[in-house]
Amino acid sequence: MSQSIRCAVIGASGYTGVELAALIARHPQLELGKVYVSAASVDGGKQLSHLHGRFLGLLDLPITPLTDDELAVVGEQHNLVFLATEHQVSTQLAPTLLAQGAVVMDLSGGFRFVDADIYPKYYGFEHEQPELLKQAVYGLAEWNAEAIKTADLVAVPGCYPTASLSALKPLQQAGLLDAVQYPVINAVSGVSGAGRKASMVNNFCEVSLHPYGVLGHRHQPEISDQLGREVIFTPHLGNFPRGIVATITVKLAQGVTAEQVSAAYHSAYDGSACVRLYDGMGGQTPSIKNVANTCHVDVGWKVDETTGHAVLVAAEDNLLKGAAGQAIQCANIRFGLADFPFATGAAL
Ligand SMILES: NC(=O)C1=CN([C@@H]2O[C@H](COP(=O)(O)OP(=O)(O)OC[C@H]3O[C@@H](n4cnc5c(N)ncnc54)[C@H](OP(=O)(O)O)[C@@H]3O)[C@@H](O)[C@H]2O)C=CC1
Ligand SMILES: CC(=O)N[C@@H](CCC(=O)OP(=O)(O)O)C(=O)O
Repeated sequence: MSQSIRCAVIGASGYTGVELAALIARHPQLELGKVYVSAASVDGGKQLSHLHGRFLGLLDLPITPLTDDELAVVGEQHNLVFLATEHQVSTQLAPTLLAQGAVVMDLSGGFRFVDADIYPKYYGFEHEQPELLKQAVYGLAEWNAEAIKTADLVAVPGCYPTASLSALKPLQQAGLLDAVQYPVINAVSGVSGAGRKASMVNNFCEVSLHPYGVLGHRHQPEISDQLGREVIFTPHLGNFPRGIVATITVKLAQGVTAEQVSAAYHSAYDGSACVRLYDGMGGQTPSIKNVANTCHVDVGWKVDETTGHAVLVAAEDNLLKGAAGQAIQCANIRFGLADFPFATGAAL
């Protein structure tokens, strides 16, 4: 092994945290150091694989409570710290870790906007680190690699924004979208998107198939900000554990052909380890079955040249390409590592 980067995961007992720990444990150039929960967590001291039996034999290590004494040294003991914590918790932890010299990959929305005014409106708290908002780099791996290479703080995108932007950005960047009509995004997520803690949202008897956050979900400004134009975004909760499908209707600019749309996608993604294309969606459409437990985002499209509309579909695993997998992609880019463990396309 030529280089080993020692990693910590804060929030490791959660759904994205444990996926991160597993990806790090199997990565040839990353070393899994300590895994943390909050200081008073009921899970402090337990073995991580006892909480998540899927990883027995791989993650047989104790979970450390993040006490003040631990926090005082995390960023000194690790080169890279992943924050798989709630938004405001991430904003409170990141400054300390950065000051200790660690690179920080934050999976929350705590650093995804430059504009601090977004936070009271969409996240319910005042942001206390406006300087760090300017420093953070948005970690949409296929689109921001140059900036990620030198970033000390990476804001890993939300799950819905990753799916939506992966489908929309090639067309927006190539100038193929109508300038007036908003793209309309309807997306369905599995329940793990809401995290591991019990709540009415993820209660088995309450989960159905329904929209939520209509015209007010925090991912709407995130998608708009990163796309450079307004969108209409409606998330839905589905009664399955993991995965997202986003179906997006767009109006194309005058005279745009199916061939131009196809060329834009191939130009953006050919050779990419994590994006797979379903050109024209002739045989099959992207589906959760095809992406669950992988770091792929599958993108398909079909163009109606008569009406000038296109329907785009993106499918991903919300915990992997939508969170932990993309964080590892960013780590690979930041530290100049190979595409492991994604290049093989195998289930993770
Ligand atoms: N789930 C998903 O699909 C996605 C989630 N995200 C984002 O990633 C982050 C994590 O999400 P998810 O894994 O679903 O969340 P979970 O609720 O499943 O896990 C949260 C983790 O944080 C720990 N934690 C809570 N408070 C603290 C604290 N003060 N210090 C240290 N650890 C703490 C929890 O353990 P304990 O409470 O026992 O301390 C738990 O380990 C969130 O910001 C979420 O918005 C992003 C993209 C997709
Ligand atoms: C099903 C479900 O509840 N999904 C979450 C999104 C998860 C995600 O991407 O998290 P960020 O908060 O990090 O953006 C939601 O709608 O709030």
